[in-house]
Amino acid sequence: MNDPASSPTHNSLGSESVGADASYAVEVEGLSRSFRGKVALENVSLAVPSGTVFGLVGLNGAGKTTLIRHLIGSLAAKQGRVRVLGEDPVADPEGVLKRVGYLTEEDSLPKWIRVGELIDFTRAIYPTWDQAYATELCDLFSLSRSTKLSALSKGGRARAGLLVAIAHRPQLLILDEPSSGLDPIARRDILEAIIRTVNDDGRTVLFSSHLLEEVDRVCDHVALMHDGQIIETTTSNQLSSEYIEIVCRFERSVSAPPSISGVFGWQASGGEWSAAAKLDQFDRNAFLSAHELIETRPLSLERWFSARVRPVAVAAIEGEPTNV
Ligand SMILES: Nc1ncnc2c1ncn2[C@@H]1O[C@H](COP(=O)(O)OP(=O)(O)OP(=O)(O)O)[C@@H](O)[C@H]1O
Repeated sequence: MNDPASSPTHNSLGSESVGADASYAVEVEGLSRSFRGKVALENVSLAVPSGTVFGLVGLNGAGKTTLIRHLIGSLAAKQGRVRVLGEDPVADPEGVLKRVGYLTEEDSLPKWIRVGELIDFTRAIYPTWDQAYATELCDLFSLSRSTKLSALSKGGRARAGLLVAIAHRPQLLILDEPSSGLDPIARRDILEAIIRTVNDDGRTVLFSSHLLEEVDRVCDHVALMHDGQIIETTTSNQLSSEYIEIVCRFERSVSAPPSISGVFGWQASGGEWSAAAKLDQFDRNAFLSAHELIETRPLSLERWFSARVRPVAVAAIEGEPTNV
């Protein structure tokens, strides 16, 4: 776990200025992108500190894959600036990609190829390929060199993709929704072990996922994307030291959630209401004088996420409380 005090990724990272610096594996500044007039990325700035496991979370269509496609050079920055391991991935694709491992959610490997051929083909591309590690991963993933990818399950192909993404021991491993093809056992036992192994070596992992529980377990930094923007970046330390979840009860007659300093993301559950609160802005005494506080508890990543992206359920407040 990184010390947030020494980390450059404080909240509202979007406004942080970045320069080419080896202490960041990824630097993005002012990146915008539209497809046929529809905004996919809007003025995105992001700095991923080297040696971290950095989670990128967001709802479907938030812009995660579009951002990642700029990092691997499959999209050129039309507006803004992108540096990966200090280099421009479009100007120097070879220099960047030989040091990067990438696994996408798409089941895109050629199905006619055998596992051994895939390994040999990929090995030829990467000067840092570690054949002993590749053999170890084959065993770990229960992959046989002679098996055709078409004969593997989707999860099997995802494991093959993971193998060739990491056997050259990349300085930066980018995983875009890697779990979608993996079964729960592979997710928990294999993916998490790989992420930790890569990171223990001092390498950086950028991990995009819908599965907040998974992100919570493996990531020490998290950026939240919403509608093409990075709306907040936090660390697990910051989440536990700077936020709480408050649980309270209101009269049924309230027509809108009260506006309380530092409190956001009201949700109803079983007659009780909960919200996230930023501790340095939360006036606990004022709150206690007006509301029946049931409890405060640590704010989970999932609750932080939903509090940031979900609108307040006013309709639910006016009537019978419901799960929102
Ligand atoms: N090649 C493209 N052409 C047109 N629109 C695109 C293209 N790529 C992305 N978009 C649009 O850009 C927006 C962001 O998409 P993106 O795939 O980056 O989101 P995401 O956060 O990765 O979503 P998901 O989690 O569903 O993969 C969406 O509205 C998407 O429809």
